[in-house]
Amino acid sequence: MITTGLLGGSFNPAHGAHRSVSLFAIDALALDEFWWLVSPGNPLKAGAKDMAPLHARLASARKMARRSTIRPTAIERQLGTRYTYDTLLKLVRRYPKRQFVWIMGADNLAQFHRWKDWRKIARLLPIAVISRPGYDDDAFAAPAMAWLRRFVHPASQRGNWTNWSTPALTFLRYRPDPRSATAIRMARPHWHQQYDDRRVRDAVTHRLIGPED
Ligand SMILES: Nc1ncnc2c1ncn2[C@@H]1O[C@H](COP(=O)(O)OP(=O)(O)OP(=O)(O)O)[C@@H](O)[C@H]1O
Ligand SMILES: O=C(O)c1ccc[n+]([C@@H]2O[C@H](COP(=O)([O-])O)[C@@H](O)[C@H]2O)c1
Repeated sequence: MITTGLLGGSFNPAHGAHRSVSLFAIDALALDEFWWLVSPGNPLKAGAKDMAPLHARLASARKMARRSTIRPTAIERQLGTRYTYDTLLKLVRRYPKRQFVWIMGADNLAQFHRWKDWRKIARLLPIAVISRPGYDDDAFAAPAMAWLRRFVHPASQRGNWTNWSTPALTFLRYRPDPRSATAIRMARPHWHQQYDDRRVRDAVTHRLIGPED
């Protein structure tokens, strides 16, 4: 089995914390691969005016992942999915030789109960939640935790995650990293203009290909 971490996100734009939490998760869970799923559109952010086009967000992810083993993808565009459960179901079926783990920051756990089929997501694959400054208390008290709490594995057992039966959830403590895409957009609202060149757009669009086995 190829152990593969999945980090879904808007990446609007990708930033250093995406990279550092990913490298941390690769190490903490001894992952063979790590894919970023750059979302065509987070269902809970539909209509967000400051959402840059997918090609710009994917280009920023490629830049941020340079010289690392992280593989930025627009696999949801390929699969025609938008909801995470639909994506994960297709990935699990399409890649039977892979063992996936869903990675998310504590802010996502706080909202997890609003995701479509979130219990089914937890039944499909293990979940690792990475601490994020300002969100850890909310995550522990998250509505979804009322159900997920009984499936929590202590971080000390994380080396054994491939043997966990699902649902399974673990918390990965990480040095607080305050970086966020919101802060970047506030400082540089036009960050995506650097990717507006037609050649860049076409190059990225033509490479909207997910990892292949
Ligand atoms: N500083 C961070 N610490 C821990 N996890 C993070 C951090 N930044 C992003 N993540 C996680 O990375 C994934 C993708 O995040 P996303 O693309 O939404 O970035 P963001 O900085 O949270 O964006 P925004 O500020 O626009 O909400 C999510 O699971 C998120 O929790
Ligand atoms: O499936 C859902 O209902 C759902 C609702 C909200 C967010 N998500 C996913 O959560 C991931 C993080 O999104 P974001 O915008 O916070 O970076 C990304 O992969 C989204 O597609 C998924």
